[in-house]
Amino acid sequence: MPIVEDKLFRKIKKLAGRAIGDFNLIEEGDRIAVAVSGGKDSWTLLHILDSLRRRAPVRYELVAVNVDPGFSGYRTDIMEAHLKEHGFAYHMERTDCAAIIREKLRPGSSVCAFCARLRRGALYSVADRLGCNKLALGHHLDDFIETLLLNQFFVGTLAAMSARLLADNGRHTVIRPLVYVEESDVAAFARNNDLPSIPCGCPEEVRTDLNRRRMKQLIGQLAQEIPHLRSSLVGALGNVQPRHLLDANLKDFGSDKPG
Ligand SMILES: Nc1ncnc2c1ncn2[C@@H]1O[C@H](COP(=O)(O)OP(=O)(O)OP(=O)(O)O)[C@@H](O)[C@H]1O
Repeated sequence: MPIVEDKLFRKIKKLAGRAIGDFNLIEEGDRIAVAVSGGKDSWTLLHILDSLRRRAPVRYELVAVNVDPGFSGYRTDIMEAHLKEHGFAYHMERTDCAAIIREKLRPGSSVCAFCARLRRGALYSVADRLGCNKLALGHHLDDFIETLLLNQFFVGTLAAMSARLLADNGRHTVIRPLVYVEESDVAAFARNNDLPSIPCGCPEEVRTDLNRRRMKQLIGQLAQEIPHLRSSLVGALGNVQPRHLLDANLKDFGSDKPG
């Protein structure tokens, strides 16, 4: 089924285009590995980047990349059928993350966080093999602000995610073009276009990320009273005032007396 190029599609495309411009996410000659999980966010990302590419002033290539962690029941066949149907270049990487998790996970630590770390390593290595200089992830505006609150509530740091970040290995640039797109729009886009929703097959999936769900609920409740809450929170990430914070690395707390 072709993607419906309606008002919502144009809205998401415009917001992704704005993020690409604001944070210099895509440059001439880029070869971008688009990480697709089979969920709504990364499907949306892939379709939007593909549509933007057709009329972009710069030339860039996309390769959809999936990492199969190896949990039974992960329907990568459905994913492949969708990628083929839409004519995407793609690569499916089968890994043994599930076995590593079973063997190495420390009691009490999060399966999702451990899995995400292993997956990220696999994505970098596939990106290298495919000659991709960038890795695009499907995080959207709500992911950014939930992370911002999670870090403040549970970690004690003022941080969220970056829309563009050079990976620790110094070789890949991670980009997040959906930073300005709200989850509700992504969900509606996926619904309208019947994008397949493929769970990763992990038996722990439903039980994890409880705190993130609490942040999502909290933001949802507050947004009923404060309609611009989401855009204000994401706006705050781009409007930092170090003079009004307490970080001695950002501000000199020495004497103000002259001499
Ligand atoms: N198995 C995977 N293979 C490739 N990329 C993945 C995989 N799982 C997650 N990703 C990438 O990491 C991003 C964030 O992953 P997360 O697990 O938080 O998924 P999510 O927010 O539910 O997104 P989605 O709806 O795309 O699954 C995804 O949007 C996708 O780009």
